[in-house]
Amino acid sequence: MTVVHFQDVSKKFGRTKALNNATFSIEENKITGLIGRNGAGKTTILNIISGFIQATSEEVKVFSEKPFNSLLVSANSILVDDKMSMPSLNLKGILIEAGRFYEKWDASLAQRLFEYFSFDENQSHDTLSKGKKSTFNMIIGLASRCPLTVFDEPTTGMDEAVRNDFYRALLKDYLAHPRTILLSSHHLNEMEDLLEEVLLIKDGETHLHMPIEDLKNYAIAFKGKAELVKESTKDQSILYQKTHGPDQMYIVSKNTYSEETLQRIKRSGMEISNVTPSEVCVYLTSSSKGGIDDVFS
Ligand SMILES: Nc1ncnc2c1ncn2[C@@H]1O[C@H](COP(=O)(O)OP(=O)(O)OP(=O)(O)O)[C@@H](O)[C@H]1O
Repeated sequence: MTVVHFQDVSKKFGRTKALNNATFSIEENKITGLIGRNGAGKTTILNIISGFIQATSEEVKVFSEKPFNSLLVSANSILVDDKMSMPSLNLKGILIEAGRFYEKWDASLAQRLFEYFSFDENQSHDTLSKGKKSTFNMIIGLASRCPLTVFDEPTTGMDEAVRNDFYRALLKDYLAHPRTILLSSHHLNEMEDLLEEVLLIKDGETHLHMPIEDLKNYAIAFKGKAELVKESTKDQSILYQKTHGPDQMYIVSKNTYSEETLQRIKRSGMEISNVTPSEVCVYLTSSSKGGIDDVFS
């Protein structure tokens, strides 16, 4: 079943075009990573899906309904972000309220996570540190067990150990209770083992949407004598290239090579290496303005 469907969705904020004909579908019970540079349009997409804002021109369906002001969507989804509005209660009170609101709330899981992360029942939400706030919000997101669970930059401020715990808790709970999870992040490298699909957004458009396993084979890197590297990658779609010394080159190209061709290239003396999904996304969304070094040259 399709849970989220976007067809040519655009969103303008005044003169700023945040989304430009974004088109994609997300199927039920998958974990999808929403990846993109700063300002690409990720938060805008998540806010539209959650029914918090309306697209300027749209064909948006969530659970087959237009999400804006939809009771069905708000009852079946949660958006976890750093702007989550919490009732003015202490943390214990918030957990109790969340238990009343979310039909599938797992109070025992919430309590166990609450204790594991050493929260104080009497503390108020707005006095939590940045990382602790993200951790508490994550507990609400996991324990709510909403059929559509949306996390916008959930690990903001979390230290590395907590981030790892978060990914592990998310995976364990998802495996035990499959649901549709959408997760925006800048840390694709940390989430590779968690995700089933990657949705890459560039300048408000859907740039790529594919299983993470396919993304692992999307590109390939060649390093060696410049003329050989260029010859091996001619007619290919080049994602990135860099010269090394006077006659050495490193080129990342789309991987359309057969195993036989790669073996032949290797025998000619070139180094061939894999390109991680995270690197692919960086190359595909890199700025056309050159690198940061150019600013200082
Ligand atoms: N309320 C708003 N008013 C005006 N412009 C906005 C508003 N919300 C978003 N934008 C603009 O829309 C574009 C997309 O923003 P969005 O927050 O969706 O990007 P993002 O991919 O989530 O970025 P980041 O990774 O930095 O959080 C940006 O140019 C942003 O400045």
